[in-house]
Amino acid sequence: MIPVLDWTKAQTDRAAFRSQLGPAVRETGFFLLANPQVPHTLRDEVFALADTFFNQPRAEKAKLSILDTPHYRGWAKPGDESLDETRPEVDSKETFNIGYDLAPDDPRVLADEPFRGVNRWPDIPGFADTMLAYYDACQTQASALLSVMAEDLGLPATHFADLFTEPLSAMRLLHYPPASGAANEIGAGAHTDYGAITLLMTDGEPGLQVQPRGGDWTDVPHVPGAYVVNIGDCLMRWTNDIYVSTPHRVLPPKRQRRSVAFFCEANPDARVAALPGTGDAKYPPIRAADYLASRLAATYAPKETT
Ligand SMILES: O=C(O)CCC(=O)C(=O)O
Ligand SMILES: [Fe+2]
Repeated sequence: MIPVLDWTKAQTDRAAFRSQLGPAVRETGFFLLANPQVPHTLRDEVFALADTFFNQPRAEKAKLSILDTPHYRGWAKPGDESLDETRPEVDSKETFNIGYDLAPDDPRVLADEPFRGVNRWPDIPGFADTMLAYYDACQTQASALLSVMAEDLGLPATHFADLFTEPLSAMRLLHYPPASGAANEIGAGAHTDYGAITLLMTDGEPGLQVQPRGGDWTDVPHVPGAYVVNIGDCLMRWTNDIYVSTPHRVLPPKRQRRSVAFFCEANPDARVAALPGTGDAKYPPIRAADYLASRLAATYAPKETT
């Protein structure tokens, strides 16, 4: 149902890897990527530091509340963010968001450009360095996947290379408390991702489900060490709907659940317009930053109920 692709094959037999990737991104929009190039040790360190962060007292985490800045960085407590805009329930998860890292005196930060803020860090030794190393490693992995996708679309492998150099990409640590048993509880509401591609690692606790077009909600299997990779709405639009972004959600888990998502996004000024060879454009061109802004505004809009 959800295909498993082996990244080592992309090195040894790129054409074979590409021929598996093509149907996966067109039909399911989700696949598992076994043997990714992001080192295991780094992934383990990210999970360990995420635990250290989330285990802190609430008051400590609240010092870094995502609601205090316009740049979507920091801690979102349960209820701050709801991924399903159509339902009254809020998500039970808490998250910590990290963006493209810039110095406080960077001209883009001083000019207050959208999404160009400084990262906010907890007082935990090694936290910032490890998270930024992971961010870079995921961006490199995602860009390598995008180059295979470009070929799959009949474009040069380098087609996207210059468009993901100072990206809007964000990484997010997620922590889901065990199910409380409350009616209509949801870990993360049904949604599609906003960006180009998402790389997700989880701790193996079940809960993630996808809803392929015309199909029922289906559990995403856990393959230890593999990433769950999915297409986001921006790449779907860019490919003129040839690639599909697929709704997914997280049910309240039995035990606490942890995951780390890396949302690969283009540079703010990247022009998202139907790629050559994809037919008559279904959507007008848009800057990647404008597209993202329109999607995020709805996610953080307060809901009436709690
Ligand atoms: O935690 C997960 O497994 C998925 C999270 C997710 O879909 C998201 O944050 O967009
Ligand atoms: Fe998602």
